[in-house]
Amino acid sequence: VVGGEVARPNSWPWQISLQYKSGSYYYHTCGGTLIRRGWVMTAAHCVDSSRTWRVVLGDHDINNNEGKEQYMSVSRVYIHPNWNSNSVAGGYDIALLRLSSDAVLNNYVQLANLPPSGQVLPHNHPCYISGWGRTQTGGSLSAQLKQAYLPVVDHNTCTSNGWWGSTVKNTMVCAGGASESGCQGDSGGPLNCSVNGKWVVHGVTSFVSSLGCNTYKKPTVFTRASAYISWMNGIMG
Ligand SMILES: CC(C)c1ccc(NC(=O)[C@@H]2CCCN2C(=O)[C@H](CCCC[NH3+])NC(=O)C(F)(F)F)cc1
Repeated sequence: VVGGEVARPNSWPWQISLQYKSGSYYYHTCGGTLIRRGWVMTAAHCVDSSRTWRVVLGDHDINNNEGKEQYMSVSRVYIHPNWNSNSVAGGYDIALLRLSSDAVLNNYVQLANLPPSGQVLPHNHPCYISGWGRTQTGGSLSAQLKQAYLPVVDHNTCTSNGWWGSTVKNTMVCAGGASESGCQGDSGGPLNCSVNGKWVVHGVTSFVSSLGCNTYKKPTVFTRASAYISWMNGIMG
């Protein structure tokens, strides 16, 4: 997350850290959202490669064990069948991870609310991105979970000239301005939007400009969760 601030610990209790094993250590690579006790929603591009994954729930500082974490292994990865790893612009950048055991819900670990199928938020609707991604273009990951205010940029604006144009499809959500954005390592994490006084996860962090994370007229682009509700329900049962 470029800009914004360190989140109050566990204030986004559905945020997870997706980590892969290398040697005898695990490394943070992406975010994700706990949507059922045994299921995590993340980005397809996060799980393109076959690795040994683990999901960390209830985390704040990913470099220190603070005693609230739950470490879960992943029993199966479901990547959207239409995902094409050669083109993030094609959309379908969404995947589900089946956890090997159910999460224990508590003050640090809670399920996210998902939007109703098809719901599209209007321009400037208030949302926050959260994640452990780079804090600057080319910078390092954040040890502590960060958040940034990223109001929705409507489809008309986001697809206009000088903005993303036809790279952005209507199965995506754009959010943010020029100073705040997602960045590498935030992929797969939630776009948390306030709807009728409740937090609803409307986006899965997908891409930013290859020119830089917080690039003018290139707001962060999210997979629109409401476009994939029936696919997810079909998988989770
Ligand atoms: C033109 C379109 C196809 C296109 C749009 C944006 C990009 N962006 C990028 O490549 C930048 C630079 C590093 C990773 N990255 C990204 O945007 C990656 C997703 C890459 C998927 C493709 N392998 N996502 C993120 O960094 C983010 F923001 F979600 F945390 C690349 C191509």
